[in-house]
Formats: sequence, structure tokens, C-alpha cells
Amino acid sequence: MVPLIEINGLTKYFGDLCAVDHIDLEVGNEIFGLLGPNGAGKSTTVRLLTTLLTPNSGSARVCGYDVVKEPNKVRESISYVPQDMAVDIKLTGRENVRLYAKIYRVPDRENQVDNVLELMELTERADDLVRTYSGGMRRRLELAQALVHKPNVLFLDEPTLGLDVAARKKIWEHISMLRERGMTIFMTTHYMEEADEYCDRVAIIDKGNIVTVDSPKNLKQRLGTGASMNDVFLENIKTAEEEGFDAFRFRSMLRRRT
Ligand SMILES: Nc1ncnc2c1ncn2[C@@H]1O[C@H](COP(=O)(O)OP(=O)(O)OP(=O)(O)O)[C@@H](O)[C@H]1O
Repeated sequence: MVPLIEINGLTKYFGDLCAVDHIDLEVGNEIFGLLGPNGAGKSTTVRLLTTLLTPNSGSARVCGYDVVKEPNKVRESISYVPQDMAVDIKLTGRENVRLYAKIYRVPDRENQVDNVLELMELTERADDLVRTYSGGMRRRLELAQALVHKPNVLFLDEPTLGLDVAARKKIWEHISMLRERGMTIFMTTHYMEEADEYCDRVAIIDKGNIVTVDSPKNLKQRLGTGASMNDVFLENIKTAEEEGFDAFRFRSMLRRRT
């Protein structure tokens, strides 16, 4: 596996709180899911890897570039789709993507805008205002924007959050298609069944520590016949429970989100 993302002892404090605690990870050309309860450190990890935060110690390389020493090179090689809407509803889909193409100084701009709209199956609605788009279409538009400068690694924070079942399935079809075209996807999710079905490997993070990393299949097998990813998740955050952490909160969160 050629690592597209290499993380060594990466650590981030917010005041006294250690949000990411000496994590080590290697991610190759795959769909990699970072799972964990609320406040576990998922978004902080993604923000460190996308150069939006600076670590207190440790290092990370993305596409061969150091996130602290070569942030511009990292940004040119990646895209990041955060949870909150990153599209302007007062513009058309095409205008939104065009804006990104301009910011990234994409060569042969109009062609590339057409290409990514087509890739996300938005061509027919490309000239309609985004205000009229469904949630799933808006998410696909965010992906189109993210793809316009041809990144090698795509970071997605909860890509299917808030979408209905059909829209979630469609987003996953698109993410899987990108993976088949050679893109590396690093994503966070609370949907265990989606991680199970679509991720090549997952890591579970709890209180800033990576508790386990493997394929969903291997993780389930380790627990025994009939185990689900929910079981894997709960098993791996058990330590927190044993330490008196509020397991009820985790479980109710899981029930809400799965
Ligand atoms: N800018 C910040 N300032 C202070 N504390 C922060 C900041 N960002 C995150 N934290 C804290 O760091 C810890 C990890 O937060 P993070 O957002 O990375 O968790 P998460 O796993 O993404 O959670 P969620 O699933 O709820 O999005 C939490 O305790 C959070 O309150």
C-alpha cells in the first residue's frame, strides 16, 4: 500500500483538552472511514490533515507533502467537503462550480465545470438556482465543486448526514465511483451500516485515541458470527464506558443516527 496519508504521533490540544492524542495512521488508495462518538476527535483530525489546524506535536503527510511545512501543496492536492453547506443557494449549480474553478485557477475551466457536473449527474439542472435543489442534489453539487481541481484525496465530513435513504445510496454510488477512478477518500461518519458497506477500512477513534483499524469484515469477524458494525463500535468504545463515561449517551446517539 502506497500511503497517500501518513500520520505519526499527531497531537492537538485545545487548552488542556487533548482532542487528538498521538495518533498514527497510514491510508492508501481506499475509502477510509473514521468512526467515533461525538467529541472523539474526528473533525479535529480531518482539520489537521486539511491544514485548517496546526498540530501541537507529531506530523502528517498528505500526498507526500507535510501539512505544516507545505500547506499550499497539500491544499492543491486535496479537497475537503465539511458538514455545513458550502454552496450558495442564490446561484445556479453551474455558477457555484465555476466559482471554485476560478479560485483554483483550473485550466480549460468551462470544460472541467461541465465534466464534474456531468460526473455528479447534475447537467440537466446545472442552470437552475440551487435554492430549488433537493438535499441530495446539493450534496452532489458540493462534491462537484470539490472535484473541479482534480484532487488526489477527498476529505468528507459526514457526507450523507441528513439525507434520505435513496439520496444516501446515490451519494455512496458516486463516492464509490470516485474510488474506482483512483481517488482516495478519507471520511467521517456516524452511520455504521454505511461504513460497513462502503469503506475498505475503518478506524475507531475515542477520546483522541485510535482504538482499532481494519476492514469492516475483519473487525466483525473478530467479534464472532453475526456481529454488526454497531457491535464493533460499542465494543471498541467500551473502555470509555468502563471508565465511567456516559455510555447511555453513545447508545442513544447511535439509535438516532443509524
Ligand atoms: N476549536 C475548538 N476549541 C476548543 N475545543 C474544541 C475545538 N474544536 C473541538 N474541540 C473539542 O475537541 C474535542 C474533539 O472534537 P471534534 O469536533 O474533533 O470531535 P468529533 O469526533 O468530530 O465530534 P462530532 O461527532 O460531534 O462531530 C471535543 O471535546 C471538542 O469539544
